[in-house]
Amino acid sequence: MAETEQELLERLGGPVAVADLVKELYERVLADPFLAPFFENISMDRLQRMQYEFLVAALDGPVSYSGAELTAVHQGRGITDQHFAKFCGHFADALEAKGVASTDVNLVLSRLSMAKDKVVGTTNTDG
Ligand code: HEM
Repeated sequence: MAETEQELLERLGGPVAVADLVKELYERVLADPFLAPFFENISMDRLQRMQYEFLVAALDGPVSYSGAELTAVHQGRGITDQHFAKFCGHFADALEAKGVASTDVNLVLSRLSMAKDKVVGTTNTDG
């Protein structure tokens, strides 16, 4: 299992490719009117650096995540299931645009889905 993850990160092109991917992801997110408002007045430099660390660490790579706890970062922002799904859709598109195989796209997305409960608010959705 750990070996499979290591191979996955390698297949993606290693940490350097992840940095590139993160850049591509947020270009897509910021170009999406449904998601862009969340990122107004946010330091995108820091966010992309932290997202890079988070992802490499989540893929069992040689980087430790030094950012804030994900629940604390996202709670109270009104992020819904739909926002999360759209964000993941952009992630999948960014991976595909880099030529990542669809089986690997799915593996990465299943890793990301583990963070869903921390990102999507439970107290301030529509109801
Ligand atoms: C699997 C999905 C996601 C992951 C892994 C993730 C991860 C992260 C990370 C690592 C940070 C940086 C924390 C830090 O600066 O210490 C961050 C910040 C942020 N995220 Fe997410 N995120 C996800 C989805 C989303 C979604 C769907 C939204 C909104 C639609 C969102 C909005 C934000 C915002 C606004 C910040 C900046 C907070 C600030 O600097 O004050 N995130 N996220």
